[in-house]
Amino acid sequence: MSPAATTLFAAAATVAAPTAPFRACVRLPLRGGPGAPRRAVTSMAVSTPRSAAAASFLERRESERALHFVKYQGLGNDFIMVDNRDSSVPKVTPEEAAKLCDRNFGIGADGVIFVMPGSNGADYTMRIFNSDGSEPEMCGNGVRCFARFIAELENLQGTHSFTIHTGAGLIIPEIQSDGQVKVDMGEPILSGPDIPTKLQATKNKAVVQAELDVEGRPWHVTCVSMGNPHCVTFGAKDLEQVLQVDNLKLSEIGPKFEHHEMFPARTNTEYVQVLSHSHLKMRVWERGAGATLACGTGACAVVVAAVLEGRAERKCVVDLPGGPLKIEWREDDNHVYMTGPAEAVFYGSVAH
Ligand SMILES: N[C@@H](CCC[C@H](N)C(=O)O)C(=O)O
Repeated sequence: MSPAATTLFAAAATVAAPTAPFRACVRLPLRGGPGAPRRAVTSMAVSTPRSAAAASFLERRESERALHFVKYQGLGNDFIMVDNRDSSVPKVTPEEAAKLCDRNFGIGADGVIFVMPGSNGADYTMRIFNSDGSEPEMCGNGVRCFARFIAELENLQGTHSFTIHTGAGLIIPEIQSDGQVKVDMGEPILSGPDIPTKLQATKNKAVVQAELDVEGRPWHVTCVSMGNPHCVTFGAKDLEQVLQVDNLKLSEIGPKFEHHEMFPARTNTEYVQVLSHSHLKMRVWERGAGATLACGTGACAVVVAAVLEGRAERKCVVDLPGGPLKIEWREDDNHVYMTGPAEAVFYGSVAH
């Protein structure tokens, strides 16, 4: 990206219906950072139907020296989706991704996701950078957005299933007739060193209700990897009542778990309240992204942890700040299945 080409722009913003995506028209520095000059939104028109915005994106994507993207969200966990099907090298660097994700000086997102050519026999490959530029192995909400983005790029209607190679292995999303995406998230990993955590196993080689000292306060945690590491807690050891997740000061406590010495690759942390045996409520502090409105791999890890701790059944609804996900940890194949929404919210271009 040349220094002269450091603005993000598109021609006009269009909105058709409350749920329809729009094309944003903004100019802002990509490389310049907080100190660089900013320019305001230049125009906005309301009326073009959603299909026109999508068609325009698809037509223009090869025509300019610009990086075209679609912003998608899954329960408010939002991603800049990049059509990277022509190359196995991501079109933006981790540093550029961090700038694009900045909510004040960039587009604003929890991560950047690249749709890449298939590898290891899969139809596609998914790579993702967190909003801090780090690269996780997997993203549950992201993979639902990925499936819907492929359907848009390939002009597919109705139900479809894809195989996707990720850092967590093969993931299989299926677009359902109602537009929701059901994802086979594979098997949870429970062995401490593989998660990874330095906490000792407590139950059948798994780290279940282990004690984690967080600045002098002992918490009970269960560790699960869904390809990426998760630390699930239903509360501190000294907590007399059920954890009230709405009362948590997430931005204070979250980073202490994320960077705890017991998690050599850092960790995502889920704070969970049991509403019933099949209904859980959680808040999440994500590795590399902080507090987000939802985390798909996190919701899967929460159900696995709740089952291991004897708190819930294998099929649960998990309420996240951005909405509910349906999660099932099946006994027959040991796979976790996640079902939830994903939608395009706007189209844009960044000079490249
Ligand atoms: N929001 C995602 C998880 C994204 C990756 C995570 N921050 C990590 O570093 O592991 C999800 O929906 O799973």
